[in-house]
Amino acid sequence: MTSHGGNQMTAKYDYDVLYLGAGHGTFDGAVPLAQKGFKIGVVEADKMGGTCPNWGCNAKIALDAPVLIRHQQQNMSDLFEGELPKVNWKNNMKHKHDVIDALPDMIEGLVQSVGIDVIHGFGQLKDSHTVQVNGEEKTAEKIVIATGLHPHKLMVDGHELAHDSQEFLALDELPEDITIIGSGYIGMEFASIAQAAGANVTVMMSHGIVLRNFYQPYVTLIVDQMKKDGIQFIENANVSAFEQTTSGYVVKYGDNQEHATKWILDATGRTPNVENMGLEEVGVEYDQTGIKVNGYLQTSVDSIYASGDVISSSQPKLTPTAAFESAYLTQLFSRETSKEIDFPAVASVTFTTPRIAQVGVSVDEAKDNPDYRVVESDLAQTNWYYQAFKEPIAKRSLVFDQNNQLVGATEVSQKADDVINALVPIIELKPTKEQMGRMIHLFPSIASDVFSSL
Ligand SMILES: Cc1cc2nc3c(=O)[nH]c(=O)nc-3n(C[C@H](O)[C@H](O)[C@H](O)COP(=O)(O)OP(=O)(O)OC[C@H]3O[C@@H](n4cnc5c(N)ncnc54)[C@H](O)[C@@H]3O)c2cc1C
Ligand SMILES: NC(=O)c1ccc[n+]([C@@H]2O[C@H](COP(=O)([O-])OP(=O)(O)OC[C@H]3O[C@@H](n4cnc5c(N)ncnc54)[C@H](O)[C@@H]3O)[C@@H](O)[C@H]2O)c1
Repeated sequence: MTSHGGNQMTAKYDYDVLYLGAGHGTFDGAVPLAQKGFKIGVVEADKMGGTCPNWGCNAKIALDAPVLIRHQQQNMSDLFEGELPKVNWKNNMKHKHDVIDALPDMIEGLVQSVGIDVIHGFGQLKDSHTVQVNGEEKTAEKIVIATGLHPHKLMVDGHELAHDSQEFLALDELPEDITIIGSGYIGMEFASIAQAAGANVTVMMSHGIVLRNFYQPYVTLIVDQMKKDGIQFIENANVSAFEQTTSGYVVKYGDNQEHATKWILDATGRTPNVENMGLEEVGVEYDQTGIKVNGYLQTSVDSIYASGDVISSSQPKLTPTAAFESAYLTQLFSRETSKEIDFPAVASVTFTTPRIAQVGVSVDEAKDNPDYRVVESDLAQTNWYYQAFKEPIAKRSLVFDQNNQLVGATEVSQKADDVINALVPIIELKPTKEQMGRMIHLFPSIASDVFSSL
């Protein structure tokens, strides 16, 4: 077996490990590795921290925070007086800046505090141990490619008229009418945020499928709620062109149909950052799904590894996955493990209102499989705790194996993210009945509610 570990830096190399990219695929692992005495360099072409803090999770959730509260207030409207307030876009955008603008400097400070060299610039591989950045060559015993993804562009006529998620998250003014192409994570989350701040929102779908990785009967409940809120969905849109008009834009779709709008968001997916990095020249294999790696996250070149979203893999492309991979490489390089990466069940959530979240064996996998038993609850109808918050849509499906061990869970509700988080240790650590009995939770709380259902 190839040896992956060790910090045998010789005068030959500038670094033990040099990372390309400074997102979660890098810093969650690079910081502890530096603390163990490894000499580490990080090359970042844009903002420290990468997508998640600057143009992803943190930025989005700061904008979504008042949206969630507005929906909660909407659900309890008969308990309040006066009109339901809209989210004030300008103030909300300022709130987002207040929350996230300091993060890149904070992350850079953290990384430097453990002795990591940060090199700002675009890195290109020159050979299996060398990266060129800002015209200088930096060498390393091992290189980790953690360059993430960028927004996919729908290559139709007028594609340059459409905007991407990064531009949406930086809009100073909210357009009065937004058309979103794509009904995945970004399309659905941003539709919810824009609608709550008063925009007319239309979501154009390539087929009839929304959030294809989630349990469709629950996704339908979210779509129905979003339609009630005024969001329009156009199925099988087959978008063919974007055109500018005197009053805005037109999206051409279907059989010569046209949809007028003021702003177009292309949310048709994300593509690996693999271009102009010297991958072909050095022999790192990749395709349009990302960089190919083996079970040690090692690429086709022995000294080059990959981490995070840029990897071609079936794991969900999420921050916790990137952080897990990065932490695995730390263990591998410091010889704490010599085993292949072993992923636990990775939880995922879409931050619409209501949210949908899941972990482990899905309801679809379990339904026709005699090894599993699915227990579904309509919490909005039967559960006093959800009724206290007047949640109109709240359903949970728990999947048990033949030993009555919980192996999967899916929930649609405004508390779905917290519920699924509470179940992660049960699925991963499989506590005994006795151990379960010793877990005392706050009451009333979502954790005590969830545990009483197991
Ligand atoms: C709008 C949006 C919302 C999201 N919301 C969530 C969420 O709620 N929860 C969740 O878990 N995940 C979410 N994600 C996904 C999450 O952001 C990613 O999974 C995570 O950021 C991946 O980390 P990474 O380090 O692999 O890549 P990134 O964070 O993308 O970092 C890669 C870095 O590499 C740099 N880079 C690229 N090429 C080079 C080069 N040649 N040289 C030097 N640097 C280079 C880039 O500038 C970038 O900073 C969201 C993503 C988006 C776009
Ligand atoms: N809550 C979260 O964890 C979260 C939130 C946002 C983004 N993310 C991450 O970012 C990634 C990218 O998100 P995304 O929403 O861009 O991708 P996605 O893959 O979730 O969705 C892309 C959508 O575009 C649609 N599409 C593709 N071509 C189309 C066309 N020609 N016309 C109309 N629709 C078309 C697809 O059918 C799909 O619905 C996600 O996979 C996820 O890894 C995660």
